[in-house]
Amino acid sequence: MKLITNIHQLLVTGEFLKPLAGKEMHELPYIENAFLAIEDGLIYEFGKMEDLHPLAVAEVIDATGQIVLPLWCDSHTHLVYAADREDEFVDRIKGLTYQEIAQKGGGILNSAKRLREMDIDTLYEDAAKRLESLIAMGTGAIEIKSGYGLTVSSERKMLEVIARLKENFDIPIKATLLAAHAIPELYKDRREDYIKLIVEEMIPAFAKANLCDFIDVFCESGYFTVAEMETILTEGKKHGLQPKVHVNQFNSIGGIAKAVEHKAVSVDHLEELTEADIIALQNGTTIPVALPGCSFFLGIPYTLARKLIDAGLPLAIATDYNPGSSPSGNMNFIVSQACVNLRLTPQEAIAAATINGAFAMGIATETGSITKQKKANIMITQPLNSFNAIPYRFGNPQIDKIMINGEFI
Ligand SMILES: N=CN[C@@H](CCC(=O)O)C(=O)O
Ligand SMILES: [Zn+2]
Repeated sequence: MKLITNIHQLLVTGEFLKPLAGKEMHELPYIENAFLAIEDGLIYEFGKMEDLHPLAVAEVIDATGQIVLPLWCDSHTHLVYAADREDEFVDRIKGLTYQEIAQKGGGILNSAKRLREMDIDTLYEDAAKRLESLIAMGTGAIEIKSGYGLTVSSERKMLEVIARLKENFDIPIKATLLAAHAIPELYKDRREDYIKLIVEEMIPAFAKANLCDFIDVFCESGYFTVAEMETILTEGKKHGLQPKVHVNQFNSIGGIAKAVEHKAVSVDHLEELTEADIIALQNGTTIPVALPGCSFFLGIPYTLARKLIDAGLPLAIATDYNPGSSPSGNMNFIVSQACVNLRLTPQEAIAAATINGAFAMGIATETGSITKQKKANIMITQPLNSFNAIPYRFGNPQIDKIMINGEFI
């Protein structure tokens, strides 16, 4: 057994049967001057130092002045991709919009072209390198989408890369089929045939091969309509894939209400939000996910996260790591951004990046909090005055140690 003692603040402690919502997010449970015992890769016990009783301990780690919290749960990424798109970044600096770049063949179609040309081993090696660097920055669970293939074989290739990551990495990884990310060039005048391809070929085959856990659609003007989203989600659910969807990035077109009706696990982006969208969320169990890295990088509005939490809703935050709209997977920066640009308190931001992120990818029974029998996937910060310093000291490396399944890496 490993025992961490004298922990200045131990965050996200207790049992969580549903995501923290509304005021609960700011009331994030934590223990001051705490201990944490770990056995067989799992959290064995925790509590106040004064309640520590004799345990059969093999290794003691003194964490005086340090903060211990669950590793970040990044519930929305596009980690598998073939190439960066920094030319588009420069085009945007010069004044083109994300949508204008997409219309002239850049954007998702550009990534799809590059991915189709890349062999699976290189694609895997690049993704594995990215994932290693994210883990070193405190990410301990991740969702990864397909969506840069847009053909049966290339979507499969992406999902197979994710399956290999699942095999070779010790952290929870969830795969999402996002074949409905953009209409491929070949189908631009017969989009219904592409929807048919997704529904009749991709979903049944990939679900049968156990290559994906969730189904996603980019529901947005110029991409997929609400009706098309519904067709795809309905078929996905028939094959056991729960929806997690891209909605309201640039326009509110009614996707949120329909996703809630389809019992989506999460609706992600929400840079544009109407009162009707908020009411729809209040009437369901779908978790809203904000992606502040995308707002930062594209210069689009930030999700009105304050409004969502003040309406009593839960919120998760994620990186949206991808080469087009958010080329960073650093959750520490996202947590700082959530405070600065979404106006979340540090407690709310930490809740959104840990336990709520775990709920947003359906893995909250195994990770995302300091709970007995959950995975010992934790970080120990450098000495800090309080957890407020975690988002406050933005961009500064402040993790001392990372533990995955009870082992320091
Ligand atoms: N908006 C849709 N998909 C990604 C961006 C994809 C890309 O530009 O490559 C996102 O979540 O932001
Ligand atoms: Zn995305």
